Amino acid sequence: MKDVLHYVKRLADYSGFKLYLNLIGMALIGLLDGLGMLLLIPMLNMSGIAAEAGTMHPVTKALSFVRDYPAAEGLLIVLAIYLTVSIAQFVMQRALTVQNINMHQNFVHDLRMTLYRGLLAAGWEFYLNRRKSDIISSLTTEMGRVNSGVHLFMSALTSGIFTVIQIGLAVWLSPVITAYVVGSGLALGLFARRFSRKATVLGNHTVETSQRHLAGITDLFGGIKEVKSNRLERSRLAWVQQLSARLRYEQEEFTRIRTASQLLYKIASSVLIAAFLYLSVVLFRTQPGQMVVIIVIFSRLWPRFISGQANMEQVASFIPAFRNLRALEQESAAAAEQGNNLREEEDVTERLRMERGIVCRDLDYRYGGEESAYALRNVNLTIPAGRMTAIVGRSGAGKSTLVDLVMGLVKPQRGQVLVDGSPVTGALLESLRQSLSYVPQDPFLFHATIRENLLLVEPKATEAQLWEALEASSAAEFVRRLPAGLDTLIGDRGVKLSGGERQRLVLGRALLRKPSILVLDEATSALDRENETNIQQALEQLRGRTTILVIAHRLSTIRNADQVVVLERGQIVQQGEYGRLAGERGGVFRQLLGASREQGGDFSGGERYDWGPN
Ligand SMILES: Nc1ncnc2c1ncn2[C@@H]1O[C@H](COP(=O)(O)OP(=O)(O)OP(=O)(O)O)[C@@H](O)[C@H]1O
Repeated sequence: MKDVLHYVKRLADYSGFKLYLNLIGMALIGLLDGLGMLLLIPMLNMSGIAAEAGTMHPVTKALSFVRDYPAAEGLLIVLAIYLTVSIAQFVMQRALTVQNINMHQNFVHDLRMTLYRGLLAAGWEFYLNRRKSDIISSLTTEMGRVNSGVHLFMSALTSGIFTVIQIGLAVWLSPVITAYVVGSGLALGLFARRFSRKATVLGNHTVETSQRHLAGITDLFGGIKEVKSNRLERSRLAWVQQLSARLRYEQEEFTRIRTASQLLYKIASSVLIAAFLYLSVVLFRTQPGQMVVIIVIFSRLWPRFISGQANMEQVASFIPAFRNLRALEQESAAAAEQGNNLREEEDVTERLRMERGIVCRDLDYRYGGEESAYALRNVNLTIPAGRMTAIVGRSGAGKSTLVDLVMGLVKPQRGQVLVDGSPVTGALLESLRQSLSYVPQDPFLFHATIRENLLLVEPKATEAQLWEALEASSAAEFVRRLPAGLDTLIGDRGVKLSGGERQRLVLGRALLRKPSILVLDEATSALDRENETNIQQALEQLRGRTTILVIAHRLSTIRNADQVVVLERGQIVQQGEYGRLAGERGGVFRQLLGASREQGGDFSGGERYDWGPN
């Protein structure tokens, strides 16, 4: 429950005085409503339906001036007061409902923004161990539950205030009968706690099942091509069927719990009303007018009480969602990258003007805890500014990890990354990222036009600049051939383009930013030789201006690199010029060159080096 209270407190913090105004308004409405009902006593009296005998009720006394008028006029006056009180109550109720929604929507907006800001400001490591679909589930389903949970809680609270006032009036009319009804209600409420506990347990299962569902469908449709081509439809369908049955069962179970508690309340309320009537008439000898009012009060309170109880059961079933969302907020806040708080409207980060270069000093990195293997071990490396550094090595050697460390995406457990001698943290990390373009193996393209995809990184780029970048990445020709040119819609993640076209487009986008540091992680793996040569020439043009870091399996792409760094099991085993490394007999690079040549990946050194056994 403390997670629910945390969000309710946040609602109170966001809303400030509005919330208190709302609660006071609710109390006033409760009073007006009660007053309207009390007016029933003189109305019943004056109309002769239930004449008061003996002592006069205070309300009748207060309206005794009406007795000076003829009966019909007197009744009209009482009815006019009744109508005024009722209309005032309805108008206030509407104003409060509107304000309530306004408060709630502000809360939702703020909650959403805080969460998104936190997630976007969190470092890359935060995402390494999380299922993306769990995050999506939190941002959609769980956030929805938290919002309605807070809403339900607030409704229960306002109902509570209303109830207290109404009970106060009932006490005034007949303390004994009220004590009887309230006592029975509390006993029922205590008994109902077991339903709330059951609802919480079920809520836990539901969160888990819906997370599994979302994760499964994300994978299913992400890999739909593999599903279709490998005839996995049937197995996927079986999986959905199993999960759907689980979802169905949980929903039914929740309805079972809910209806059981409702049934109990309804039966109990009928029994209580019957007993109440009997006791009022036979034992307490209540005045008819007062009795009618008490019946009216309780007949209106019971449904409120029952629905309030049902709301609290629903809130209880949402508790796991509250807990998850809060954990996500706390964990993403704890994983915030230094300086990256995304609070400013505009990005004022200055571009980096790197003079000397990047130095990796004594770097160690492991993905897991102490027991896990080192992905990088004792790495010392200088990446000179304005030059091209190539990182090569077998699959799993640690190339991408090294690049992630250089980009400041992950922090080494030991050692430092320095830019021009300063550690990459805080403002320097921000300006490093601001000046860097990264092209991954599996580039990201939006379901939008080519133009929109390009402008994403450089919103102010002119038409000429767009084409210049596309020319440099060898993409201009195919874009020109498309019927809508730059305005062609490229489909989900660029599905309407070939792998090579996608890579060239993303490379163009990276160049459009005119980065001081360009990082290419297998960025040209899908290109044919002609396009690859063109891109190499374009990269040549950047020499002296841009620091280029390339990861490549196809070694032909790094022929022109100023230095080649060879990684093997997380350690640098060779480093130097392409030609020199290729000549080192027994070296890993030479073995890699041999493998690359066999795969037809190298077309540079075939004649220059001796490929004989090492
Ligand atoms: N998110 C991760 N969690 C745990 N281990 C990881 C993670 N990413 C990589 N590793 C491990 O770290 C080591 C280095 O991986 P890395 O991706 O840096 O290699 P790589 O040289 O880039 O490989 P490839 O050429 O296949 O892309 C590997 O043993 C890999 O299994």
